This record gives sequence, structure tokens and C-alpha cells, in this order.
Amino acid sequence: MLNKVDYKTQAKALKLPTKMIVDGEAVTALSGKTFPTLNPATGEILAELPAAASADVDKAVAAARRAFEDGRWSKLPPASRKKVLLQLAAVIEDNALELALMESVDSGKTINDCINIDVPEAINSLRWHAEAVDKIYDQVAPANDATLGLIVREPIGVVGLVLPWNFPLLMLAWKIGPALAAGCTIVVKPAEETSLTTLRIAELALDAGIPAGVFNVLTGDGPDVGEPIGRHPDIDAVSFTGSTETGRRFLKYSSESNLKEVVLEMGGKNPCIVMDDVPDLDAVAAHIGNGAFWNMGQNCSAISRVFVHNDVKDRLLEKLTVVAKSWTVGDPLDPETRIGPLISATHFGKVSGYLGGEGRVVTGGKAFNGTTIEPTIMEFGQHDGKHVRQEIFGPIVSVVGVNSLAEAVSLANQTEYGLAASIFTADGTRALRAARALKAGTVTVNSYGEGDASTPFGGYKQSGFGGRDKSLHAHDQYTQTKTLWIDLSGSNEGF
Ligand SMILES: NC(=O)C1=CN([C@@H]2O[C@H](COP(=O)(O)OP(=O)(O)OC[C@H]3O[C@@H](n4cnc5c(N)ncnc54)[C@H](O)[C@@H]3O)[C@@H](O)[C@H]2O)C=CC1
Ligand code: BAL
Repeated sequence: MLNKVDYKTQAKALKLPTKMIVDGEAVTALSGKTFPTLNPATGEILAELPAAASADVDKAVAAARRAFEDGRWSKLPPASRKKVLLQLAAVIEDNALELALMESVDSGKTINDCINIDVPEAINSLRWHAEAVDKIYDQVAPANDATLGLIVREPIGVVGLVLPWNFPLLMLAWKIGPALAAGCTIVVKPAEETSLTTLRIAELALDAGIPAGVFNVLTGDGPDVGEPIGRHPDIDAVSFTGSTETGRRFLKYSSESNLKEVVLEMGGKNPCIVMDDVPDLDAVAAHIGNGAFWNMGQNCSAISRVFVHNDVKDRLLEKLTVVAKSWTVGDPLDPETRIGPLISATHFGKVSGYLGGEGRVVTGGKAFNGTTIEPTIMEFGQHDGKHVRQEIFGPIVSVVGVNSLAEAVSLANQTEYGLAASIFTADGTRALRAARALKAGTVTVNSYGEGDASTPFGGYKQSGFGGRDKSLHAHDQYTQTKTLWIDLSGSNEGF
């Protein structure tokens, strides 16, 4: 690993993309307007990016439609699309350090995570979906000899992908992998805070052989670019990751335009249950630390509510305190740093509002530089108030004591969200009964995580709508199912 001075020097030397990609060309916004993208750690302006608007959306959708209809991508054999997507994964791998540095300076994510998680996981996701696509068979319906019923998949068409700022590269990969593998053409809108790596990947996609018009990127803010995508009459589907509030808007856009398919991956208020029989509280505390503090807690599946049996609560709080203090706070380009800045001053303001008021601060509780929040554990006497109800999206976790598994499961489900949950207990049967009872799209037992590329990711209740990211289930978002019903009865051949 390079030392921290090298990362800083290399970050300064990055050549940052400043143009959108539409129809295979690097372009400015039609209006010529731009907006700055900032380094959240320093506040410096990294680049001025095109501020697209509805006319740019029209242009990108028209290019994507032409590319879809003439079949330059959609009609290739799946094995051919796979080859190009594997080439894209290889080109990304060749440029891994550049992308990791770009992701870190644009988002404030730690360089360690960018190098070891975001970039390799994005490559892995692309490879997984590319490898899958020539192994998905169409089906034959169980009809009789005189009928042939075929159930075939077709790419859904032009897809809008609207992305969040917390995992810019990874969410891009989760969506473009299955969308492009299926044969769709795409118009991607990265979050306005974190557009750089998406722009760079679109450049690399052209190098890898993805035809012009297939992979278009528009930069700009939600109302100017996201809404015209959501309302566009010639976009067939939208896949969105972000807040529940904005996700809800996409349903409205769809219902008021062309009833495009909508898949939403949204917020969470994810519970973690710790029972009194756990053999190793140190390991549990380490898992909770990862779940709560990873990416500064800016993670839709972050552990944000811990329900711990009262018999082990004080010991767990001691161990959580040790874990929280071990998360080094600092410059994201320092490889030792595990907690960098939050994404923006606005978000910092929102998250720091949770540091005071109700609850006992067990450890942490400091906000500094207008950018950074210490890993913070708060204890609550009851499951009530904004800390346990609202998505904080920062490194703050609430702990509540319980007296039984039944109480823990009941409280865990008392939320409008249902993205992820975890349970720690030595009793496998109770773990599985609880896992079934928890209303969440992903439940981990004696661990914290989101599964791997082979497992679907999405939420119950107001955490998710319409489908799943990752796994073969993700391909359903980007395909239509067509029935071909063929009558063979007119041919009387005597057999
Ligand atoms: N995956 C997740 O669960 C995420 C949750 N959040 C939550 O959302 C809160 C607000 O963060 P934001 O960045 O404002 O999230 P957001 O949900 O508003 O932004 C996500 C994407 O939607 C776009 N967008 C915003 N407003 C839009 C509109 N009116 N129409 C169409 N597209 C629109 C944005 O430009 C961005 O590309 C955070 O504090 C956090 O709690 C934020 C990011 C990811
Ligand atoms: N953790 C992946 C999805 C998200 O946070 O947006």
C-alpha cells in the first residue's frame, strides 16, 4: 500500500472528467450552465460539471432510444454483451487506483474503503451480472402436444438510473450490470454531490466497446434532471436509490406520465438484536461497529437501533465504547482513517442535530470542523423519539435494553422501514424464528452485512418498492416477460 503522502499527491494529480456522455460524445449542458462539485473533506471545488436540464434529458433519451431500437446492443447475443461487460470490468480494474482516489475526494469516503471495498465490489458486481446473462434460459409453458407456449424475456428498453451519493460507484455497478447485461440502453443521473466516477466509468465504457448511445450520463440536480427522467414519456423504467421522500416522487412521476416501471431502494432504520446467550460480546461489538460506523453511517442498511438483553446491556455498552473509540477519525486520504467527513455541510447540519437532546451519550457525541461526527453510541430508556424513528444517516447508533426476544422483535418491527436487520444469539432455532419474524429484506445472523452479488437487496415497507438490486432478481427490473402461444393443432400429420 502507498503511504498517505502518496495518496494525497496522486489525488492532486487526478485528471477529473468535466463533460457528460451523450450518444458517445463528451458534451456540456445545452444551456452551457455548470455547477461545482466539492471535496467534502476540504471544501475545495474539484471541478465544474454540466448542469443538465430537461432539454439534455430529451437529447439523451432520444440517443438511448435510437440505440435501443436499432439493436446495436439490445439485439446482440447475450454472450456478446457479456464479453463487452467483462472488458469493461477489466478496464475498470486497470484504472482501479484512479477511480478509488476520485471516489474518495468526491465523496469523503475513506481511501481504504474505496480501494478495498467500493472499487473491487463494483468490478465484482459487473462481472457477476455479465457472467449470469448467458445462463438465464427462457421457459416453455406446460401445455400439450398441440400447443407451444414460450415465455421469453426481452430487454425492457430505455432505462433511467438515478443514483445516491453514499456509494456512487457501487450503486452504479449494481444497476448498470443487470441493465446493460439485459440489453437495455441507459440514461444515468449520478447524485449531484458525486458525479465524477460515473462520468469516468462512462468514458471507460466507450473504451471497452459499449456502443455509442447505450450508456449516457447526465449531471445536475434532482428537480432539473431526476424529475424529467422520472416524467419522460420515452423512458420505460426507472431504478432509483436514495431517500424514501424522493423515491415516493418517482411513483408520482410515473403515474402522471407513461406508467413506466419503477424500482425504488430507499432508506432504513435497521435493528440489531443481541440476546443474553451470545458467547463472544467482543465479536458482537465489532460487528455492530462495522454496521453502524462504516461509511460514516451513511448507509441505507446501517445498524441504527440495537436491542440488547438487559442482562448483557452494560457489558455490551462497555465493549461498544472500546470499538467506537478504535475507529480512527481523520483525513479520508490517510489509509489509517476509518471515519472521514460527511457528504456535505447540509448533511452535517442534519446529523449533528441528533447529538443533543434525548438519550444518554455513552461515547462520542462530538461534531467538529463542520464536516465530521465522532462515532457515537446513545442509550435510550425506551423506544421512543426521533433517534429511534428517523433515518439519521450518520455514525450514531441508539441502544435500548429489552427483557426478551419477543420484545426485541416487536420493537424492531416498529418502524416504517424494513431494509435490513441482524440478530446475535447462540440459539440457532431462536435466531431463525426471529429472522423469519423480522420484517426486513435482508436479515443477518451472528454477523452484519448485505450478502454478496448472488443475493437480492431491497426492502420491505417504505424501504423498497417494485424489485430488488443484485442477484438474478435484479435482471427482472430490466426485462419484460413475453408469452408466445403457438397453436399447432391445425397440422394433422397422423401423430
Ligand atoms: N440509499 C439510501 O438509503 C440513501 C438515503 N439517503 C437519505 O436521504 C437523505 C437526503 O439525501 P439526498 O441526497 O437529498 O437524497 P435524495 O434521495 O434526494 O437523492 C438521491 C438521488 O435523487 C435525486 N433527486 C433528488 N430530488 C429529486 C427529485 N425531486 N426528483 C428526482 N430526483 C431527485 C438526487 O439528485 C440524487 O441523484 C439523507 O439524509 C439520507 O437520510 C440519501 C442517499 C442514499
Ligand atoms: N448499502 C448499499 C445501498 C445504499 O446504502 O444505498
